[in-house]
Amino acid sequence: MTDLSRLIENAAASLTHVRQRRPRVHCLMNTVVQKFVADGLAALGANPSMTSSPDEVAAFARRADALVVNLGTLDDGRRTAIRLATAVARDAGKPWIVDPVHCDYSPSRLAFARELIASGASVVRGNASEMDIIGEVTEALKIKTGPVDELTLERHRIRIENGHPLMAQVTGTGCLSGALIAAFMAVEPDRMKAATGALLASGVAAEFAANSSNGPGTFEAAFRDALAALRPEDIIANARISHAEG
Ligand SMILES: Nc1ncnc2c1ncn2[C@@H]1O[C@H](COP(=O)(O)OP(=O)(O)O)[C@@H](O)[C@H]1O
Ligand SMILES: Cc1ncsc1CCOP(=O)(O)O
Ligand SMILES: [Mg+2]
Repeated sequence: MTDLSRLIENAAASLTHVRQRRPRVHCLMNTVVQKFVADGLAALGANPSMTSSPDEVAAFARRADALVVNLGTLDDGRRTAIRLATAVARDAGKPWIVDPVHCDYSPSRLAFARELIASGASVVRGNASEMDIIGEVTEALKIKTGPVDELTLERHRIRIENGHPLMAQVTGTGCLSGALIAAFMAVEPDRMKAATGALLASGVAAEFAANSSNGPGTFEAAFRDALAALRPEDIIANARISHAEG
């Protein structure tokens, strides 16, 4: 079996583990897509929480199996909460992911994203505009999503071709992909395997959803239904991944 086949088999197995274990994913999530991301996590089988209050966030992070740090609607309170939550994750050895939303718009947000990545993030995931400006990423798994998702960890590079253009017409699909990666990291300690599993689940579900959608409005609901209905064998039958050259 090739290592790509093993990655796909592992993705299918991780989907089953997420359904069985219902990992608790604490999301420091932007206010634009909180419900969309919580619903997407729940549809797949994970267990989301969303508070960002500085006086409670450490307790939520301690209780969680993984953490999502999303910079979409950053403010001083959220900066404080993010520092408190990531300190808990670091000290407890919990996996956590940074989504540097719109870091290409704001130098202060870019600096904060870089600070977080350097402070021990397991993964950083963003779109092309965000990942092309983020700078050097040495320890974290670096993921640039888009029509083809590119996953890079040291010299190991994977490309995932699954997904659908309708995903780009629904706000929150990137934020949700980060949250799904966190859920998979809670059941699969290997970051490359976990992220591949999450992005395959999301991409295959999106392809199924697009078949029964008339546009972004119906796609959003169909995507949630597809995440809930997704079977491990669907991932195995439809995964399109390859090694990246160079
Ligand atoms: N044209 C496309 N074809 C297939 N999948 C896509 C396309 N555009 C985005 N995606 C998928 O949608 C999700 C969001 O990606 P992206 O648009 O890069 O992030 P963001 O929403 O943060 O800008 C990812 O899972 C990605 O794989
Ligand atoms: C539009 C917007 N503005 C601040 S956060 C946000 C949502 C971004 O969601 P995604 O990156 O998943 O499209
Ligand atoms: Mg985004």
